[in-house]
Amino acid sequence: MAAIPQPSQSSFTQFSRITSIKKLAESPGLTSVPSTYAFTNCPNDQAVSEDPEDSIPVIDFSLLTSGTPEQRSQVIQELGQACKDWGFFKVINHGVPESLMEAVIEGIRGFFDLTDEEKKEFEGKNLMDPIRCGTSFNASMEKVFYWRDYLKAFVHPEFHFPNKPAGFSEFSMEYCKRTRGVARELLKAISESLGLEPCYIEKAMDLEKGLQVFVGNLYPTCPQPELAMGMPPHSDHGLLTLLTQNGIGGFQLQHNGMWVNVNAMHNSFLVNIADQLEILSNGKYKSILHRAAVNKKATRISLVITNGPSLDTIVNPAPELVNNGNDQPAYLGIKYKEYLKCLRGKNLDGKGNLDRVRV
Ligand SMILES: O=C(O)CCC(=O)C(=O)O
Ligand SMILES: [Fe+2]
Repeated sequence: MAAIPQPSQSSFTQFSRITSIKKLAESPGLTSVPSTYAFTNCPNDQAVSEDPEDSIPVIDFSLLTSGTPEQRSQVIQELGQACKDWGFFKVINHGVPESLMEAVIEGIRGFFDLTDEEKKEFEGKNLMDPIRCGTSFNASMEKVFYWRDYLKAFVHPEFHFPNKPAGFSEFSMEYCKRTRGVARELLKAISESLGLEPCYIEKAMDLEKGLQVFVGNLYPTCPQPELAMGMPPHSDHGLLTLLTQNGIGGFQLQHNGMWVNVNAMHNSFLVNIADQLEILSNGKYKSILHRAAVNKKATRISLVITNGPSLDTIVNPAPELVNNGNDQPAYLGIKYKEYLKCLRGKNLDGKGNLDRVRV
């Protein structure tokens, strides 16, 4: 059989607009990454901490909802500590059925297996289009691409979702509803951990109409994982992000200046503080930098749910957290919709978007 030529940078970029890394990764005999995917100072080279992963805080969700008052206040205290020290924690006993998580992950796999023709319908053009799929992060802007395909859908306050493959939308709708419940309960406990009323965040952020975004990420196997990146270091834009994955590691978070590998425990959520919660807490809790590494052995799928304020909410530091109104707030108020618009047409860039509203 004739060898199939590997796409070089020139042939690859000349070919057409890049629509999927999956297709490239599946090219027979691919042994190196095209230069358009190779980072010269690849962040994956940076030291990854030997910190035992088991030092990451674990929150038992069931004790928040059905523990004794003492157990609940103990967990709220642990949660506050986790938010301060890590900006990140694992949530166990959350009540979302594992079979539902798995069905959604398989739905994501099935979505990326659709033909280009079928996926085209869901491409979307603008950041605020309720359904978008594509590759890298902002492929029209980037010089070097990320080894990632994605599907994004706005699932609350209105549910938008691709109608293929069969069953994907139904499972996802249920999953989004369940995870919204978990996020709300965690945000109540986080309010309390900040010394605020339990419903403070819920009310101030208008969670009844809160924007929830579903993100399915696919990271195919990569012949040179040391050169490519799944997703660069970034923080998330909402209040709280819930992530789960298909049993394949790759999520890394920054802690004390070092990158820490996080392999999800069975049937748990990886939860991180996002930018709007940093603003609201006046920097008491910080959004964390995280990234996705790729690997040679197995395709990784992550299922990411971002939970944010309603689009029209102006997010301000809670006056109670600005030294009872005596100090200057550390962040300017900004409408969530505007915050998201600032991300438009940008590369993912650490916490650059948040820096714009820092006083
Ligand atoms: O796939 C991952 O591990 C990270 C994904 C992520 O950070 C995101 O989609 O915002
Ligand atoms: Fe993220």
